[in-house]
Amino acid sequence: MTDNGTEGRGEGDSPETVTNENTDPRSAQDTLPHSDESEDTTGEDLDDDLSTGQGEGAEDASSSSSSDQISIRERLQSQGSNSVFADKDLVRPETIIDEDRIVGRDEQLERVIDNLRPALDGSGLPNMLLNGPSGTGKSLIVNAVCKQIIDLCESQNIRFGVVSLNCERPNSLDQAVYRLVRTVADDVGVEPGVPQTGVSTDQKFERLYELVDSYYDSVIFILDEIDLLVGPYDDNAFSSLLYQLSRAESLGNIQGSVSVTALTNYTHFMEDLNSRAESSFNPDDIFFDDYDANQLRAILENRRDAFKEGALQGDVIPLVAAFGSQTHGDARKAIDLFRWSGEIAEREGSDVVAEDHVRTAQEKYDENRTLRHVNGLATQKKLALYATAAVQHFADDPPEKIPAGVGYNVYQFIAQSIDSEDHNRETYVNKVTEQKTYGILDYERRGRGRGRGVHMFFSLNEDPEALINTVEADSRIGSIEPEMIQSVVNAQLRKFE
Ligand SMILES: Nc1ncnc2c1ncn2[C@@H]1O[C@H](COP(=O)(O)OP(=O)(O)OP(=O)(O)O)[C@@H](O)[C@H]1O
Repeated sequence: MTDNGTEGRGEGDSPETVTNENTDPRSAQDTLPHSDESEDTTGEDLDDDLSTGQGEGAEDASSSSSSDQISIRERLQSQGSNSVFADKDLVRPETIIDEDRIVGRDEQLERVIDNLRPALDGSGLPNMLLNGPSGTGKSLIVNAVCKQIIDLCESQNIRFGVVSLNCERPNSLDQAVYRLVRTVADDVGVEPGVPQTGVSTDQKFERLYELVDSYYDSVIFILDEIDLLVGPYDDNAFSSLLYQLSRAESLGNIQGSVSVTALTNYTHFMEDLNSRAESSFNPDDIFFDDYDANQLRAILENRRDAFKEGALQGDVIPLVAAFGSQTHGDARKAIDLFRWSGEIAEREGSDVVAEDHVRTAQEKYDENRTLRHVNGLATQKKLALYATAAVQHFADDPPEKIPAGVGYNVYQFIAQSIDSEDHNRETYVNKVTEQKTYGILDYERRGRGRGRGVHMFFSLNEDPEALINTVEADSRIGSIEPEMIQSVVNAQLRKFE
């Protein structure tokens, strides 16, 4: 039924397993048909803690410790027999579903098919940018097409390589290239041939090209969450990676055809590319828009058989779809909620999933949403959001709405204090306004009276203190004295008045 050949990421966490770590609920797959990573964090479900055997008596996990205590074995067995699930993999976002379960997306599917068809006759492959909010099917569509191309190529003795990288993981260009080397090496069953440290990034690129050239006739690099590839001293590591990979074919570093396909949620991504990358990357831009409640409903209906027959009460799917469409029509969220609802039902010993289980799952999701989202942001976005929240948090007289100009000056001060590159005002504003998609804030432009121009203002939908604490816990910003930030905020607000 399903090809669950990919690893997971943090997104599969059940609501109770979310911690103050980077558990941004986004998904991707590494190389098809297998993965290259070992740090698998997915699949932690609500019932996992029942089987860990922690605490007293854990060492004697296979037998009953006393007559009135239910053994771990019995609990495991009873959990299985009570399960509301028939095929739980179908409601894990990382599972690559069969194409007959894909709902809509005909236009995007067509474009990706047209672009990758040349792999079948060895002609040139274009670069692509798959752009759209989280959970709108970008990974699903490109991987579904690649899966078919791999099969077709195999039958014609053509070697088509699918080399995927989730750019959220590596912390530098160097690490990203090393991971690509490792992914190809694993796929073709050879040693990476370069050490992780001690050699230059150029040497790693050379090894990557050598492997690709030796083992593939054509290749697609799928770079998921491309905008998150930033290094500690290089906010533009994503540009460097796109620049190098997209030139590899024309420079003759790779003889076969190459498609560099980048996936991002960030609508202004191309504006952040440096000019070198912009001129060499040049992708076919394919947009993935939000799902509405009806589409989410259809997506869930197509996975109804994840549950045992009769285990879903009538209102469950419409309610999960309605919750899923509340933010921005994220299919991953809807699928997570669907699974969590089932897990909550199981926990309560119920053999049917009811509306109440869905509501409990949604409450737990909301509790952790902001934390997960902010933790998963790239450093520069965190910085921009932090500076904006700081205006409200540190002001002696907090403004109802945060003037973008004030936020930008605070942003510059913070970036310089921690030796981070500071971007221009437009980029700061873009990074902050993007957070509207995730419900973190709203913005508006309004005049300040005659002759005083039109200004952009932000209003936070989240507690500024919670945002500040989350970013501080996860970055160098925490090292700046709060009094310093406070005095900059108040001085800038006075200047604005
Ligand atoms: N049109 C669809 N039909 C069926 N399932 C879908 C559809 N779109 C998305 N899904 C499911 O939703 C989940 C998230 O999709 P996917 O990983 O492709 O999103 P994405 O746009 O790549 O998100 P992100 O940008 O966060 O990585 C997956 O489990 C996928 O199978």
